[in-house]
Amino acid sequence: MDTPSPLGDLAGLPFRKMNGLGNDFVIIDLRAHRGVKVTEEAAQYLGDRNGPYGCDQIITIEERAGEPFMGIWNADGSAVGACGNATRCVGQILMDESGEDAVAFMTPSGPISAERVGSNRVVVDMGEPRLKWEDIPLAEETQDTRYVDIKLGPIDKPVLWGPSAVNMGNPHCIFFVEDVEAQALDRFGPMIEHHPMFPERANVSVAQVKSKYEIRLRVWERGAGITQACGTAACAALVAAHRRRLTARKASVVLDGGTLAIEWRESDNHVMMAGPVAFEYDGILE
Ligand SMILES: N[C@H](CCC[C@H](N)C(=O)O)C(=O)O
Repeated sequence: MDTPSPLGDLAGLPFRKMNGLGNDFVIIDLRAHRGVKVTEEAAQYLGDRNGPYGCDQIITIEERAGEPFMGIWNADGSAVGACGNATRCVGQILMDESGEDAVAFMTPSGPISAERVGSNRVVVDMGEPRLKWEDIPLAEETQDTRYVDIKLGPIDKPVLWGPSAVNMGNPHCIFFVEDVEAQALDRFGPMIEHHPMFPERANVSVAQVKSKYEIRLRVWERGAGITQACGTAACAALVAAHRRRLTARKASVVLDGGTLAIEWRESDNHVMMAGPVAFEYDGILE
């Protein structure tokens, strides 16, 4: 008897492979397949770079309450609330379908709006940052989330102590350092991701402030490891840097895979993220 496919009900469905600055996604349109679910096993199989697919996140386009909804899973199979780079890709798919240059859709952490700002370039309103300790969430009451008191054993010296915490629909811990290249992020990223201070784990960034208008950022993503880019981390780092008066409200965030333009708007407290989207290929899940 054939062993059942880890894809479950997803087997046979078309998918689109896209990326945002190299942060890559398997995107599956489930709007015509109500009731089909992404299981943890299917997400892990699709995220596995030693398997036939491989990606940082698995993304669905669904319809809920008559409007588009974007589902998000990390490569480790965990379902999460936000994914900035994928939001630009989903926005582009929906705008290409409608022929419009703007679109709104829902995500697990709230509504998102996207606008085309040139060919293969999209700006997304990522909403308001959550800055209270209980909204990150942190395990201990912390009056000032600009400086989280994480007690750690020996760790790489260049790390400037007291990381900031910001939630952009997902939890972020940002260490400000003198040299991002000098950090063994592959070693202390997982330590912080799984640190007891973060009951829902955390995405972990090292940020080097190059000027009031530029941040160099590297990211260990919760559930995916080091990625080429992380849109919500870029938003979180800009918010954290401005809160510590290290940058203006608008800056370029330079990730391994390229640059995002981030603005924490004073007028409505929303964080705007502009960047490229890239189509890779279409395929069938089998
Ligand atoms: N790893 C993240 C989800 C993907 C975020 C990232 N790919 C982005 O572009 O924001 C988390 O567990 O919250």
